[in-house]
Amino acid sequence: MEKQPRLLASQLLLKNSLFEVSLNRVLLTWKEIATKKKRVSGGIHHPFKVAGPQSAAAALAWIASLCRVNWMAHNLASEFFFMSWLTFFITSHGKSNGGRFSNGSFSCQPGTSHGVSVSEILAVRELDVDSETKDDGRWQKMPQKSTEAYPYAFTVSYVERAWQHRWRCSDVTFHCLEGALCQQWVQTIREQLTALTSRPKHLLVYINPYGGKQQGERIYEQKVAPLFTLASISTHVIVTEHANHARDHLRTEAELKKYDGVVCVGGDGMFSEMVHGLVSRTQRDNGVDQNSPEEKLVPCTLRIGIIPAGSTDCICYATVGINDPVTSALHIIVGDAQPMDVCSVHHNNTFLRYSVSLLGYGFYGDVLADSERKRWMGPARYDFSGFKTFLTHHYYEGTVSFLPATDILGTPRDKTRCRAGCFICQHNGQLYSEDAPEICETDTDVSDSEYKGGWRVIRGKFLAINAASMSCACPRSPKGLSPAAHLADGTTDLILVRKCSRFNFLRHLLRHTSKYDQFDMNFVEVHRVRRFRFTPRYCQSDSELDLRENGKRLFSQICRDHPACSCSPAYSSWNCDGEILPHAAIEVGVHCQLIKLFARGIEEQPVFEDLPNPCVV
Ligand SMILES: Nc1ncnc2c1ncn2[C@@H]1O[C@H](COP(=O)(O)OP(=O)(O)OP(=O)(O)O)[C@@H](O)[C@H]1O
Repeated sequence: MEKQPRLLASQLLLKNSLFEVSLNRVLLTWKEIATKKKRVSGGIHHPFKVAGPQSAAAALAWIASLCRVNWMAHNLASEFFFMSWLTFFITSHGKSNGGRFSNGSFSCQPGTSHGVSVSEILAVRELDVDSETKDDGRWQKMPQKSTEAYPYAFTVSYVERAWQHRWRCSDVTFHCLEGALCQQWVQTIREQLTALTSRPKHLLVYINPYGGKQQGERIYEQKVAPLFTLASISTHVIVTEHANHARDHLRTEAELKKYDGVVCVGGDGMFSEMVHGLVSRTQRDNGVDQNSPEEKLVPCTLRIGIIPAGSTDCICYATVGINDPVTSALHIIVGDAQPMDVCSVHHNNTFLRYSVSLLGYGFYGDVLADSERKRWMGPARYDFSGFKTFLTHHYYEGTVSFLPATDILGTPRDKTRCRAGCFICQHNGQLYSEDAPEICETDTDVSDSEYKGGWRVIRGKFLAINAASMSCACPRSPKGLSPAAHLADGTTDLILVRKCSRFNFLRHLLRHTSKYDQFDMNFVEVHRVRRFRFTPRYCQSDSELDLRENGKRLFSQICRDHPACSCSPAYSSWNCDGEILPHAAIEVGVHCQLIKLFARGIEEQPVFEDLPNPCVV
């Protein structure tokens, strides 16, 4: 790392011990000065949880790894009870994390030297040492000696990494001999924070009071608002009054120029509202017609923050690694930016919906459609509908045509995973922004599998057709539908599960929870694509669509060419991020990095022994 010039360096008192405190543009470090009698008075308790004795950290890491082993063992055991995880296809699309102890990244020899990245300092403020001070969450009186000798103090609030991708706000208070020195420190740190232009200053916040356990307002007021105040972020808060309130407000009324970002407090449904509102508004403001599937959409400039307060919070899992409101608030404050691809779904040149995680036809569409009719059953409906749909074993005939993603890095069978600062997303994102190839038309007269003008066409009988724009991993399926899918590489992984026996389909489903490759089966194929279309073998009439959209069953449906049952349906529905689309024939285009989130992707968690040593940074 390039050596940064020092901005300030002083000997300051911290908890009755003298520290050499140093600041450059990148790091704030403090190192205990070795003296014969180390402590000025009284005992010292360490300001950082993760910087405790190494044995304690190692013990925690060991406990965490045990949890991980237990988790995996549980998953393997659950292979025999496959219904327990089938629900993830309709309820969750997030990523789980490894359950490993996280680094903290700023401690070398525990108890002596520490560092925090300037980009992760949240705030700095002068402290009145005569009054009571707050530290480590407990109120305590300043020790008399330090107050007398070092009567001026300032507190730095910063991000501390905890277990399982959690972030916490920690404070460290330094005491100075002179008031001028104290002010110099506060001013210099503030100047560095002001120079961080990616940090938001004004946010528009939407709270869904009915999401998840209906705790949205409480979560925001108690956990998030105080952090925004600490970081001097001003907010305009709207508590939604009905479904699509946030979407419509964003699309039409919101004065977006006044804000540096929009935040939703809720679950995946609220996030979807934000995406639809913001993307539609951006296209309208730029004169882009959303209805045309070939249209290149204009990326949104405002970032979206998610304060998780829903039932599943899968997008939060996928982009942060945990559904924790404080962690998400801190990612917003430090001004993180995670680009994300968005798929636009069309039917007959009409825009239907945007999708960021899963589009599923056949099995996954049927599970969702059935479970929606059984809402009265509560969460158990997912298990019930999953089991029922599996037994029904419907397949659907049709033609899938897709434009393979060429010249890109990465394949759906890679062992690497999309993580914070993903190189593949950066590389492919640049590739697609530079030269977006024109889409060639394909013929409709196709054989079983062939290429037409760059498009590949596959006709067949499918149990499931899935497009995973992210891995769709979650605690119930740690690998996800497509483990190597990327958040922002401009592609989606198209998974085709052809007609096979129930036993083989079960084997395929169970592989999502085991270490085996779910694509390594002769009836499963996976393609990384930029666009795709599906056309059912028989055209859906408008009246059929009307009936389905109205939620009515089509009893009069004629079984066409279906050997198993004389009344099995010819069409399934699409499961679009947990919402039902009644149209079977759709066209989907991936819009590379169309939106940005206040997140950074899931951070790799180095084992404790591999920690960087901030003393030598
Ligand atoms: N004031 C409101 N009254 C009724 N519904 C609302 C209101 N505000 C938002 N909604 C709708 O509630 C739906 C569900 O909300 P949300 O996604 O926040 O929670 P959830 O469904 O419990 O979580 P998840 O989507 O993660 O499972 C959203 O689709 C949204 O459109």
